[in-house]
Amino acid sequence: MSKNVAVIGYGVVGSGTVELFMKNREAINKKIGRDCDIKYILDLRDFPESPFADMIIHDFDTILNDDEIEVVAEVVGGTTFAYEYTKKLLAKGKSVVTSNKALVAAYGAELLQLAQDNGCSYLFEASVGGGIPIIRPLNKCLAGNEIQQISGILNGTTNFILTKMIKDQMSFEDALKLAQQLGYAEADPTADVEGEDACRKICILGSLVYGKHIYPEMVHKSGITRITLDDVEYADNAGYVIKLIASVKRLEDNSLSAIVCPRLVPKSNMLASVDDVYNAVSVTGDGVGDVLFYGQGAGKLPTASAVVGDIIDCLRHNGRSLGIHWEESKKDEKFVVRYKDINCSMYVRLKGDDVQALKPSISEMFGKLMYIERANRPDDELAFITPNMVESDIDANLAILSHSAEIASKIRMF
Ligand SMILES: NC(=O)C1=CN([C@@H]2O[C@H](COP(=O)(O)OP(=O)(O)OC[C@H]3O[C@@H](n4cnc5c(N)ncnc54)[C@H](OP(=O)(O)O)[C@@H]3O)[C@@H](O)[C@H]2O)C=CC1
Ligand SMILES: N[C@@H](CC=O)C(=O)O
Repeated sequence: MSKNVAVIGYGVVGSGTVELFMKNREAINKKIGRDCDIKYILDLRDFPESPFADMIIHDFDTILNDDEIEVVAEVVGGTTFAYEYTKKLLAKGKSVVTSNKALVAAYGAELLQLAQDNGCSYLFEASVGGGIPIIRPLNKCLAGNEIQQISGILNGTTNFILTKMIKDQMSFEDALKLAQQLGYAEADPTADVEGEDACRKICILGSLVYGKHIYPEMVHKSGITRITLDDVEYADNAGYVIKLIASVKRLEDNSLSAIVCPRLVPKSNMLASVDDVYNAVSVTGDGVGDVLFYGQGAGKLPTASAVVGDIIDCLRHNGRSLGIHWEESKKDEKFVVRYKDINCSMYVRLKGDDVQALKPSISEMFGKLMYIERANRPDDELAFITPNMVESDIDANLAILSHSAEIASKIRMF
């Protein structure tokens, strides 16, 4: 029996990882082909109530200097300790598996290179889509395709909040509180609700398929905090639901468009019925066509499922680097195009005393547009969907309208 696994961070994901591994250990060992076990759990605190309390340690060097440890699950989060620990472990030839998308999005190219140089692996299946297998399928099963685009719902917390707002008329604040209690949200939930978490995830997927590090700073993001129940009602009446969508697309000149923002998704689209903590990722390849991946995007055991899968893969291939790689890039490189230069169509809601009188000017500006309604619409409100235009042109028109009315909402169409 080798006690060759360590877990760093005994929070939501870390405790799930230990629980799942220990529960299925016998079957897991058959899959690995030898007897393996968890030796250490590193955390700041003690967990006297835990059945695994005797494995808790507080000194990172115990793991680093133990030659029996082959694989470490970094499920501590953040880019400070996690970065230092991961570098030291990989430099010693110990494989690291992680759910930490902040770290992969910030330092993925460097850490993958370090793993390759030291004959070990850096795996991060749990970093995107929680329990959904997406990294391995893109890196292996779909490797024969040129991936043309990836888009989807990549944040469980915001999808949970939007579902509660849409289906139960729950307030944003109450839905967020519930998502935090369920262990879905980040330590600082601003990352979820402002689109940063989904941005990190689309950067990881984009880097993987385009072979070059896409930094979150290169990608425009907006979150769900400005969405109101009025917008939800307009969308519903017009046949749409509002979802936070992350996407990356290869353009004809090989540059990329990438963006994270709420969108009005037609109810007929499969993404429209992805609810609660579920995520879905749609991938389009030049051979396979469209493929959809669906499952729980956050939470203790779904995320642990992906972490444990990576641990098993590393233990099966100890001493080998499992071949994920993308090139480093510079943060000021311009291969992701300016989002304002991309064509889109926009839902707009205006507020103002004389807003109805603006209709002729609005029609003149936008040409063919669609006004939408909701029950008991107040007289000082007007909502419409613009035709497909370059976004900066839509903004220029809205800037003119803003002299006469407030631009209460502006949400891209899917
Ligand atoms: N929750 C989820 O559904 C998902 C989370 N993730 C990612 O997984 C990672 C972990 O998330 P989650 O489990 O929710 O976070 P938690 O905050 O629940 O767990 C982190 C644990 O690490 C401990 N810790 C903090 N600093 C150190 C340190 N220096 N050394 C050892 N332990 C430390 C924390 O202790 P203390 O509480 O005392 O600070 C806490 O027990 C994050 O990167 C997150 O983004 C990915 C997918 C899903
Ligand atoms: N906070 C994240 C956790 C999983 O990545 C989310 O809600 O999706």
